[in-house]
Amino acid sequence: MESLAGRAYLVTGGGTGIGAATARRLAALGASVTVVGRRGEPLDAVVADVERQGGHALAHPADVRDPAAVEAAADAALARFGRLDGLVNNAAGNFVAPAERLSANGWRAVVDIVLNGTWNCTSAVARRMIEAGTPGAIVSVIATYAWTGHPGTVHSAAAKAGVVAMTRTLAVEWARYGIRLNCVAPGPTETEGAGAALWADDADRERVLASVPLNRFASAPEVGDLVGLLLSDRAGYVTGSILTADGGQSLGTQIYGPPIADAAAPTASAQ
Ligand SMILES: CCCCCCCCC/C=C/C(=O)SCCNC(=O)CCNC(=O)[C@H](O)C(C)(C)COP(=O)(O)OP(=O)(O)OC[C@H]1O[C@@H](n2cnc3c(N)ncnc32)[C@H](O)[C@@H]1OP(=O)(O)O
Ligand SMILES: NC(=O)C1=CN([C@@H]2O[C@H](COP(=O)(O)OP(=O)(O)OC[C@H]3O[C@@H](n4cnc5c(N)ncnc54)[C@H](OP(=O)(O)O)[C@@H]3O)[C@@H](O)[C@H]2O)C=CC1
Repeated sequence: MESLAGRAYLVTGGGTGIGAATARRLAALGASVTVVGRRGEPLDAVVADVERQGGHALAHPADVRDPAAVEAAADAALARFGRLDGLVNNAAGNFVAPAERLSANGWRAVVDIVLNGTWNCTSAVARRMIEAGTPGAIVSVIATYAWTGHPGTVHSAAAKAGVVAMTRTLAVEWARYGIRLNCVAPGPTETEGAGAALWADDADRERVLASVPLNRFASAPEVGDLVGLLLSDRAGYVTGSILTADGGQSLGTQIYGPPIADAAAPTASAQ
């Protein structure tokens, strides 16, 4: 993988799951990372981990829904590392709820974190890169239901679709500054947060697994790898794109042949 040595990135939701794996990956590639989330403890643990490996990281607790807190996080990253080369919009909130029972507050909580939070961070980091005259890259972690839709997740699906529109709009608008914006759309990924929110019992877990042609969950580090790839110069001509890594889930399940659960192939395992 291409080195990110000397670069500095801000990763939201960087204390757990995909965000933590991404922060570790970027640090292993030589980048300095500022991890942002509401709880300080998981952020501190990631920083300690990165520093044990000889990397550089900073924990900055903040709620991405609060524009002033996000501005302060971007300032802290700049003050500590002297530059900002990009951002990973990974923070999210989610739960499964039938749309007719979703309260105004439930809708607002998820849309505020996923869509408004992504805007707050994107705007704060990009304005600083534009001001410094340095190019950079922004990757947002979305989900395939941004374009397929998915019953029970109307708040998250609508918000993630908004992030796709934001990404495509700004990819064109900020190309003149050398800022690339892309999305990664993982399929079901083994994390505590998603497990609790989306497949809390064995039956749901089995149902989700049966919908994935590759017949396994993604791992957080393999999603982090893809984020690293899109941030790197290897992806220097890629902007406004979505990299889907969902084991084929969004293509739909087969009609003919044996059930997916009977057809797990050795090539389908994580590297
Ligand atoms: C499926 C496809 C698979 C297959 C496809 C796989 C692709 C998956 C793609 C995406 C995966 C993810 O995003 S996984 C990320 C999961 N991680 C997380 O969710 C971690 C962060 N979560 C959170 O912070 C919370 O869960 C969240 C509710 C979102 C925000 O917390 P807040 O403290 O801001 O808000 P709260 O005050 O607690 O709640 C706000 C309102 O939401 C309501 N609310 C909260 N949980 C609720 C629930 N389970 N059901 C109904 N309503 C709920 C509350 O009652 C409140 O409304 P009132 O009572 O009316 O006031
Ligand atoms: N796991 C999966 O199957 C899939 C996940 N995704 C996406 O991947 C991303 C990561 O999810 P995953 O790692 O699974 O789940 P996690 O629950 O581990 O990650 C969510 C992170 O966001 C942070 N966060 C939540 N709300 C806020 C907020 N208001 N301000 C700042 N930080 C916040 C949380 O930290 P804290 O609570 O401390 O604030 C947490 O670190 C999300 O965007 C999700 O939608 C997409 C497809 C599939």
